[in-house]
Amino acid sequence: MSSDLSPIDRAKFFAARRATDYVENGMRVGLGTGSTAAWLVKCLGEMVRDDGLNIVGVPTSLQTATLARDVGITILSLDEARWLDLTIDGADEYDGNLNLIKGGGGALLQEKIVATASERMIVIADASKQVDTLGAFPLPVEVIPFGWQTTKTLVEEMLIGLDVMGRQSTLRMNGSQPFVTDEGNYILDLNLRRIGNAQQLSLVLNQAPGVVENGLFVDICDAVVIGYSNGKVEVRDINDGTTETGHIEIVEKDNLFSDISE
Ligand SMILES: O=C(CO)[C@H](O)[C@H](O)COP(=O)(O)O
Repeated sequence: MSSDLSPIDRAKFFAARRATDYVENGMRVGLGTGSTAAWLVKCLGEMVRDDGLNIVGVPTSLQTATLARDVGITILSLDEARWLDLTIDGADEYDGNLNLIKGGGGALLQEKIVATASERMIVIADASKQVDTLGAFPLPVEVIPFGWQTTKTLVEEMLIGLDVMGRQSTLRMNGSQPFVTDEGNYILDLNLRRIGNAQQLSLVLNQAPGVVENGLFVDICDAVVIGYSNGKVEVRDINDGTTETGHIEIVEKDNLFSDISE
């Protein structure tokens, strides 16, 4: 591995590398979006190229689709694949029940559809994403552009009486223009600070006309692989309640993605 990587990137890489252990020949695999998921896609690309791994990937964004193609992974749309064996994706926050906040990269809609269509979802993350209670990370809510300011006001009003600490939302920007998702929508980032009941909040938000989806993933994630910069990896499985700790050793070789052994 390149020694230029920051500790956080090393941690993300190790999480991604460990998660490839769950990928088997013949699987249809949902490919997440973001910097941690990008490591996964690169590791899988290497396994396709060097080890003859035979998988199809279903990307959760245009960005991931481009990367997957570049590293030689055969990709299908979700409509072509229909159901997936496994999705591996990053997260902005995960709590002790493996409920998540996602959408920091703006791909929450496709990510949620793909994860829900999967037999199993595994989150890969560094330890900084772990929280006791969700909500410090602003919750992304995807809304259609038509009437977004009305939707914003409505969403803030719908939060009254719910178990959250803040109600302010901001339109996500890309320079001077609104950030536009792959589906052509906008994103409101909700500064809730603390989310007491993620399931209730998710249901309420999705009732607002104009809201397409929110970044809360409740009861979707099965396991989290947590990477540390020193090569330590921890796997927590919510279904069987196990936690497994291991270590990935680095062996110096030329290729950035071929230099890992466990
Ligand atoms: O939900 C996401 C994109 O919509 C990402 O998975 C999330 O933002 C984590 O990103 P990163 O791995 O870069 O920290």
